[in-house]
Amino acid sequence: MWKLVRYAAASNLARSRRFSAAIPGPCIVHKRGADILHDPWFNKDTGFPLTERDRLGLRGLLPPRVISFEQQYDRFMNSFRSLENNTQGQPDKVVSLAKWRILNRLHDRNETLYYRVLIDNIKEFAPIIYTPTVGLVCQNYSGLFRRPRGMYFSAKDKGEMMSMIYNWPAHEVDMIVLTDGSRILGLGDLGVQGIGIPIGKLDVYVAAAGINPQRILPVMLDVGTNNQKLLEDRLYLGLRQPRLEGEEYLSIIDEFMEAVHARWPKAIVQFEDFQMKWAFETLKRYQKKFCMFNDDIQGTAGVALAGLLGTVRAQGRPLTDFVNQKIVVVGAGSAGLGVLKMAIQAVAKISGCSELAAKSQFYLIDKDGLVTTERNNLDPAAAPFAKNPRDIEGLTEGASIIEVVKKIRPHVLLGLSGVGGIFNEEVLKAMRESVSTKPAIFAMSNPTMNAECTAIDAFKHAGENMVFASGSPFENVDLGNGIVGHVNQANNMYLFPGIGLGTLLSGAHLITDGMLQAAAECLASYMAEEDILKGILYPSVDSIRDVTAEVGAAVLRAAVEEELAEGNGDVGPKELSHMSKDETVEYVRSNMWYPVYSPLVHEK
Ligand SMILES: NC(=O)C1=CN([C@@H]2O[C@H](COP(=O)(O)OP(=O)(O)OC[C@H]3O[C@@H](n4cnc5c(N)ncnc54)[C@H](O)[C@@H]3O)[C@@H](O)[C@H]2O)C=CC1
Ligand SMILES: CC(=O)C(=O)O
Ligand SMILES: [Mg+2]
Repeated sequence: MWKLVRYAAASNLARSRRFSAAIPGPCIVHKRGADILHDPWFNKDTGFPLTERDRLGLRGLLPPRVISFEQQYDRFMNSFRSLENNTQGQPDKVVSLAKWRILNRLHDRNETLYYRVLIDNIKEFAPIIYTPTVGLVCQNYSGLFRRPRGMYFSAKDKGEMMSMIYNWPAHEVDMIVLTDGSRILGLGDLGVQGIGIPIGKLDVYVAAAGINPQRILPVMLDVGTNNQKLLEDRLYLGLRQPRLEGEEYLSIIDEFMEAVHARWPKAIVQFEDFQMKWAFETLKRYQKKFCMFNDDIQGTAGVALAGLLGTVRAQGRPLTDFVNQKIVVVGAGSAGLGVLKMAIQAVAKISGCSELAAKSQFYLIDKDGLVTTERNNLDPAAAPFAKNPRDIEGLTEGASIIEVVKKIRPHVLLGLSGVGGIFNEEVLKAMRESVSTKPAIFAMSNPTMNAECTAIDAFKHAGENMVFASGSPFENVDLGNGIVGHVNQANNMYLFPGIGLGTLLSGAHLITDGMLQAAAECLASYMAEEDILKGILYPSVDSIRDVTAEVGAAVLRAAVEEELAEGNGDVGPKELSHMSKDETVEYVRSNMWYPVYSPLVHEK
């Protein structure tokens, strides 16, 4: 059923035409009768044509009338709208979870219809299957659990993973998202309940990159939890033990990575929401050995860099002026440090200076304030970004956010701290004194309640002539007189799908800094000047398939340039290297899976 269907044409056609797109090729199914109805990969519910019902032993197992895909789609959307009406006035959490449940039930029943409604309504549904609602789902996962999705490897499975990996029913897997649940969004250690994040990220992969959902695998590596509340919760579904540490921990991840590599040597593993120490350690350990990347460190860095370059253009200045921008990063975790590293590399590249010199415009603040070389027990990961007290006249070790903002008057204040509201009224008002003609505030922490400030507060206190971006979606802000304060969503969802798809199609066995940089540069140049000048730094989530095609092509071309591309399927490295830029984009686009019902053919 999951033949590759060209998306390019479909994406631009009117909805009615999309439903009557070219007849897809047949799909072989090894099941019959009720087993097909209970398999969401093959199930079409009332959409099975009569001939197919005959062929597959379905006659009598369904009501007689055949309902078209389009009618099924409309029926689902009507149910969704009714749910919206019926839950009006109820608390946000109740409404969000109700919306998640109705989508999740469809996901469990009929994947084709689920992904079609997701793709067609991605802007509306992303906040339900991804941030912020996915955070709420993770917090309540043990209670919400009905059916498993993905795979669970636990500390108790040591020595068994090589055989366990063969329990996964699909023969091929292209994309794995892996977490140990230790830092789920800004919500901390959620143990096994963090599985919601790989599931949500992979839904975005299918929707944005058209990765075939039969070839994705969400994975939870349960090594225990240090969340006391969960350990005491009798319904908690994970291991009731403290997290493994040190070599014991690493040996579990090593075993998992070896098992994956043995069964699917070309599968890409995206590390997601690991606490900082393991995020950096595992990246260092595996990036030259396996096809993997860390989304929080590397994906976030690229999205933030694209946004930071956008803020330079929004001021009407040339990109070369990036070297003069004063940027304060609040949060010295995996995300904040990843952003700093990539931004400093960009400054060094643009100015031709050393990375040491490029650091002078960047300031790093963590929970203990401004990070300087005078800090006791300075974290080695943050050390390269620590300020020498000689270079920060008027500021001292541990200076607060407000002290730093008042003194430095930065062009950009960027939060990746996970702490809701720390860009308070005083801090935001201080940004009015920024040296920039168009100051920028990035409140990138997720989910919504963990954002460093809200969009409304940012425009209210920091001024209307400001650029705003947040990690989770906020509504645009009405500034009166027909003026709109634009809200950007600075989220790694603009990059990770393209990084995955581009790597997959290139056939590269590693993901290099060059490939990641190409992804960031592609996103940075995606927006037209007139939008950027209005403070619109990123495209609408509605066009995420288009963005992903461009980013995927950029990643693929970088892999070709680095001579890492080994090709995929019938398209070898030579063909890839002969493709023009536009042809590469078209090639990537044409390999995006798109949900349509394929005729099912039974084979024993
Ligand atoms: N928008 C996006 O695409 C992404 C957003 N994030 C978000 O960024 C946040 C942080 O993620 P990680 O860096 O992985 O977490 P982390 O736990 O590794 O780091 C958090 C950092 O924030 C600092 N911090 C804590 N309290 C603070 C305070 N009161 N003032 C200043 N700094 C404080 C900590 O010292 C630490 O350095 C999370 O909320 C996550 O959801 C992460 C990745 C991507
Ligand atoms: C977006 C994301 O990856 C995070 O908040 O962790
Ligand atoms: Mg993450």
